[in-house]
Amino acid sequence: MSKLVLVRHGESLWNKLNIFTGWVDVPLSERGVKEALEAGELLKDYKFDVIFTSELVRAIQTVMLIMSKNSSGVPRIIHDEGRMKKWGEVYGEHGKNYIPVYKAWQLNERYYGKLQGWNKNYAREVYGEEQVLLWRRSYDIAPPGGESLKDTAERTIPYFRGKIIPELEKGKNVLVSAHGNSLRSIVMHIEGLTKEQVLKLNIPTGVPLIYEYREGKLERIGYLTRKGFDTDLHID
Ligand SMILES: O=C(O)[C@@H](CO)OP(=O)(O)O
Repeated sequence: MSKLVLVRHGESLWNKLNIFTGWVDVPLSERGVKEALEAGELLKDYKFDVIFTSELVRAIQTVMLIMSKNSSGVPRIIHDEGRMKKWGEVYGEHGKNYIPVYKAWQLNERYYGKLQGWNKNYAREVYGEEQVLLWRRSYDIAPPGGESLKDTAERTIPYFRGKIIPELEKGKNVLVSAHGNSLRSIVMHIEGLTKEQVLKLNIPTGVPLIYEYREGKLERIGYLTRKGFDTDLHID
């Protein structure tokens, strides 16, 4: 039996300022750093064999802060090409003693198009509360020039099935660091949520969501909190 741990990055500087972020590459806020360290503390005895992160710095920071508390091994970013790949090779015994970290644009946040950089309250004033809620949480309504959750799922799910599930099948424990909406699309897929349910699904920042992979199926264990497992997905 292997484990899948999904984590949404800690609060970013733009989460804090209530600004649509999408693919804008902004870092964690101080609170986000604390959230990531706290997630690391809760996961400190988990053994990870492979790590996947989006290419955005807030997800990479989160996973590295988590791993700074973890004793499974040293995380090492695997680069695909060019000098980064060649000159990053490891020789000798430490060539084996690391946890590979794969960065994938497919796990990036939903592309928010023309809304990137807009304050969410300002967007509500201009377009109305209901329209903005549909852009943020509906399944198939895309924000202007951006991706709907369905569009996001068209890149996250093939990656999840093609790269992440095979690791679980090999019996590996997997950590995935990604974003509010890219994770909503993955959780929708795992849990078989309807469009109506996903509208109400909000994944909290920095709280690990744990699954166990058994006989081809992912079984939810729950959110790992300081008080133990919260088995509810909180679709309210
Ligand atoms: O700004 C964003 O990119 C996302 C995630 O933080 O926002 P929302 O929660 O509105 O989808």
